[in-house]
Amino acid sequence: MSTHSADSGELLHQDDEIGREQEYVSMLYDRLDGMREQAARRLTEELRTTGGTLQARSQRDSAVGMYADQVEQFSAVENGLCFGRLDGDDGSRRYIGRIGIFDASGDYDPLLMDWRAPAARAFYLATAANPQGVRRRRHVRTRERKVTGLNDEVLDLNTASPTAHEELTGEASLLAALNAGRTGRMRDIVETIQAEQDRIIRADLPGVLVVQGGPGTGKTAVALHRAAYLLYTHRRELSSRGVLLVGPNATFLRYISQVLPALAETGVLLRTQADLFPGVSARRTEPAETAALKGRAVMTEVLAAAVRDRQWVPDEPLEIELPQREILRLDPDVVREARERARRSGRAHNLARALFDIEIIHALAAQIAERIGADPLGGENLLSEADRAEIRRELREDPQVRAALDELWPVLTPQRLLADLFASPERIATAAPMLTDAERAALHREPGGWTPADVPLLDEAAELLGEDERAAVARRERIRALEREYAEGVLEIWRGSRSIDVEDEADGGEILGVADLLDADRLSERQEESERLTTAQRAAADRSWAFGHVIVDEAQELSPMGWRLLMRRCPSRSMTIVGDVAQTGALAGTPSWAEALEPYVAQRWRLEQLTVSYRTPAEIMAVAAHVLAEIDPDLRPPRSVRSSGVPPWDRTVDAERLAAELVVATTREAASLDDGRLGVIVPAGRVDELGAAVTAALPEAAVGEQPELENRVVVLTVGQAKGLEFDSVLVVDPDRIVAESPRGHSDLYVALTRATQRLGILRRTP
Ligand SMILES: Nc1ncnc2c1ncn2[C@@H]1O[C@H](COP(=O)(O)OP(=O)(O)OP(=O)(O)O)[C@@H](O)[C@H]1O
Repeated sequence: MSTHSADSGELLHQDDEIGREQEYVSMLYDRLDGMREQAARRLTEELRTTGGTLQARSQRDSAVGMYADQVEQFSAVENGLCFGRLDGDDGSRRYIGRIGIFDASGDYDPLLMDWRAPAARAFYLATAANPQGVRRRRHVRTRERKVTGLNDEVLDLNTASPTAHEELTGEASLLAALNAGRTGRMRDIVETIQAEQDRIIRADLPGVLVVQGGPGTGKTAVALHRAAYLLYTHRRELSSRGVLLVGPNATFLRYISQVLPALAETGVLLRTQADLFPGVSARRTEPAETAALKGRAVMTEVLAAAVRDRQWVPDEPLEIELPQREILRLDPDVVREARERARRSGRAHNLARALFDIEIIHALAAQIAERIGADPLGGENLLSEADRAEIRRELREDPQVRAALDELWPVLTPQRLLADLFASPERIATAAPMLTDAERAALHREPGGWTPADVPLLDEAAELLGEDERAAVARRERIRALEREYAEGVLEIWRGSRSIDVEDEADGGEILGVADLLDADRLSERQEESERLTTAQRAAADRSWAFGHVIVDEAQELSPMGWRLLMRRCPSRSMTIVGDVAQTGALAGTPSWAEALEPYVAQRWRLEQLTVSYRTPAEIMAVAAHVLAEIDPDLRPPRSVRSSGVPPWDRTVDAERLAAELVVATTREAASLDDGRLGVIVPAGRVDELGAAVTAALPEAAVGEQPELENRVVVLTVGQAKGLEFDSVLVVDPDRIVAESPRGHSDLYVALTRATQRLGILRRTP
């Protein structure tokens, strides 16, 4: 039987009421099907048409994009399409859902209101004390297309339930969501956004907004819903420039990857810092201290000096042999003078090379002119200006001259500059006199891949060097490759839409065999002539792309060099920065928002705080609070919204029995899960050994660089667990977690606050 509760005691005939809502919800799904069919049909029509003028083609391309997006969007909102209803004092009734649906047959009345529309806001804000014209708020629970339950709140102070928390909206639905088993993928919270979160989600677009909040206060959820809200409210502005969301690691991005699609938004580019330099995949690892050093602002000086070091002045005259064995001498003073002029231009290194060339060629041409044009009678040089120009042209094309120029002022890619610098203790010594010997030694390494901390350095180098033609060609190549990928992606969507249509056929629907009409090659061909590529894809391929809005999650982990890179991607400084300075794990991470932001926006940023932890039950937060006090006695943990009734356990075992006891504890905890997930958080230095012990006993357990979070048991380090959550968490060897890093207490605080229900701590004797 369906469940139904009326928080404020209003009695309803449950099944009748559910039946009535089912009728309405079914009608909405019929409309959704109709809209999807129509979009698919129009997409098919656009694709059948070929040729035409350039303008017709470009109009067609944007129509193809629009209809493909619509098909995708209408499929994405399938689950939980409608989740709420507001009954007004005036007798009005509004249904709230993931997208807006209008009655196309009548007066275009809203049948379903998009949760982001201003008129839907009361669903999140109305309280008994401030009902905002709302008499009743109803949460409609559905599974697939079936209504399974209703939760009503009557917003009347006289009838409000004395047990209801005044500050929570939709308390019953909220608690049901919080107590539900985890799946290994973050879910959206669109049905139960709380007032303090709503204020942040709907904050104005311009400016830098910092959202500080303890573990589990919904910062990530808020950041994602804000992205969806901004794209809805400022669609025109943001769809052309795009929105970038930066997260701390690839596992985290996978964890959150389904939230925006379920909100029908696919245009946000999700990236880690490691992926923010197009063409570079930074998977190499390095010691945390080296990464911290590379994150320091002093690296801007080191790189600037490294570039200057490549603008070389020889100690002795440089000899250049021309074809007729003629030898030209390039005097160090001449080179120095040319270098100064090129530097004074203020251009980036690769762009200033042209000026340097002009100066050197002039000097060499003057030598030749001197020799062959000298008037034996001692008069003026006999060469005309045309003769001199010809000499200069020949010199510019001469391989020996070019080789000399390349040696004196080489055109460099950021990768070349950095690889050469790190590979050479001499170059490091010249570029980094301000660092200690130990720091310089830490920078030295053989070429072979990039680390995440290298990425902001590559970006800085790219700024200092400027883009030369090779880089521009590489960028165009990347965009072309993406266009092919995009074509394949669109085809996938059509295939998806076809399978839906095939199902529909059983009901007498029409088959829209789009994929039968076009194959990938034909589609690629079309894309060749097409300029269309999603904004996010274009932006990903272009280092100099300026995003319309940038959202940074776990922003406390960013180093000063990381901030520089992000600020470059967002010259408008329209940003949402979410994080918790108490959870900073990276050694070069942010100890204070003011310090991190000051260089870019001075005092011009707004701070919002989230104070309620939705994830962590009070019993677990009490344990974590002790660790928080170690980080900073002035910090207060967030208030837990609920208790689980399960006290955390804490056991110490003999050091040599740790792995065996861990296996026992993991097996026991895994058995006590219903359909939820267990996270086993271990010291980074022991993840291989302890992970192997657990997987030997529980083969379903995931472990590795990017462990599969959908497995029931996942063994991972604190770095990997950042931002994630599990029903049950085992924290193993907390002393070692603390000892492993100068920010060890913050790491332990993160580890202890990952559970939604149960926490166990397994210690070892010293
Ligand atoms: N209004 C809400 N309704 C339902 N669930 C919510 C709500 N707010 C937060 N949650 C849930 O609480 C959990 C914690 O949210 P989230 O991961 O966004 O917190 P966080 O502040 O980013 O945490 P951390 O700093 O530890 O990474 C998630 O499961 C999220 O879905």
